[in-house]
Amino acid sequence: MTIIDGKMLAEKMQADLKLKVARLQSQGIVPGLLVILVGEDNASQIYVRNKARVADKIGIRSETLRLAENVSEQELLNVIEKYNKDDNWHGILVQLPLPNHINEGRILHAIDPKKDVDGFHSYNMGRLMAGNPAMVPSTPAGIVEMLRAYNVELSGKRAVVVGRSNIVGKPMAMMLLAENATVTIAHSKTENLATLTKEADVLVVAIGRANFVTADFIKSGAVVIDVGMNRDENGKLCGDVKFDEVSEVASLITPVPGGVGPMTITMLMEQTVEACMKSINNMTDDRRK
Ligand SMILES: Nc1nc2c(c(=O)[nH]1)N[C@@H](CN(C=O)c1ccc(C(=O)N[C@@H](CCC(=O)O)C(=O)O)cc1)CN2
Repeated sequence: MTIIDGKMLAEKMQADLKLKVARLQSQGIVPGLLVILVGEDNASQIYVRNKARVADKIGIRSETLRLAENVSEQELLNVIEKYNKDDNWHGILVQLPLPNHINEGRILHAIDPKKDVDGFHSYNMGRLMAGNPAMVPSTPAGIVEMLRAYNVELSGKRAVVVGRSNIVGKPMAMMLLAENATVTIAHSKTENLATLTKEADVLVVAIGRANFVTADFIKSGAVVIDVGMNRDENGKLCGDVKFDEVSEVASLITPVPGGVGPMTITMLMEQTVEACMKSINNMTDDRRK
């Protein structure tokens, strides 16, 4: 069994991105990422701090706009509108989850799809679905990168995604389909889940239940990707997969922490650089017209 080292892969990708950004900087161009955080959620505060740290490391200019928990939906929409119009910011993201009084779909839909570095806007979701992706969600994109880096064959293989969220499960299924895997989406209401997951050559688990997937869910030699981020009964960070026993059966497995998480932030940075480069090309094209 091999442990997929997401941290190491993320660091390598960040080093490559740093060189790309340095080339842009030498032309006077600095990619800009605006992160909007609403409220005081502890985990979200850690994630946005990590995004700012990685952006800084790569040379991306980032700013975190902190809004009060009770900010109105309209105020948040106004902020997004302001930054949509500001050419200094190539990427805009709103950290999730949002407080209950704010309609998440309406907020994500307000972000200019060209600046939607999270890939959550329905335009970008639609492009992914149509097989013509533009901006894509970072977590599944990071998983595809990991599978590539570890030479996991996907074409013709049976992939099962456990979880149907818009930010992981659904886009993950589309990306695996694009790699010619035969994909099944399962979820909390799926009957005989273990029977289904036992058929998977590649199993992606994003169900949000600590240590839920045990060895008897796994086909011998399967590749197991754990997207979970939970606390166990002792408050220790753990995934959705019971690592100790599943690693006895799997051929490749991601740990938590140090697996999918670091790749999520790295792919976000890659999309920010990409958004910046596209905006320059568009400006150049506009001048040519
Ligand atoms: N606007 C967004 N909101 C959320 C996203 C997202 O992609 N965009 N995903 C998650 C949170 N998230 C990024 O925002 C995220 C979660 C976890 C990690 C990570 O690196 N985890 C580490 C462990 C961290 C720890 O010690 O607590 C790991 O797995 O090694 C990165 C990003 C929901 N919201």
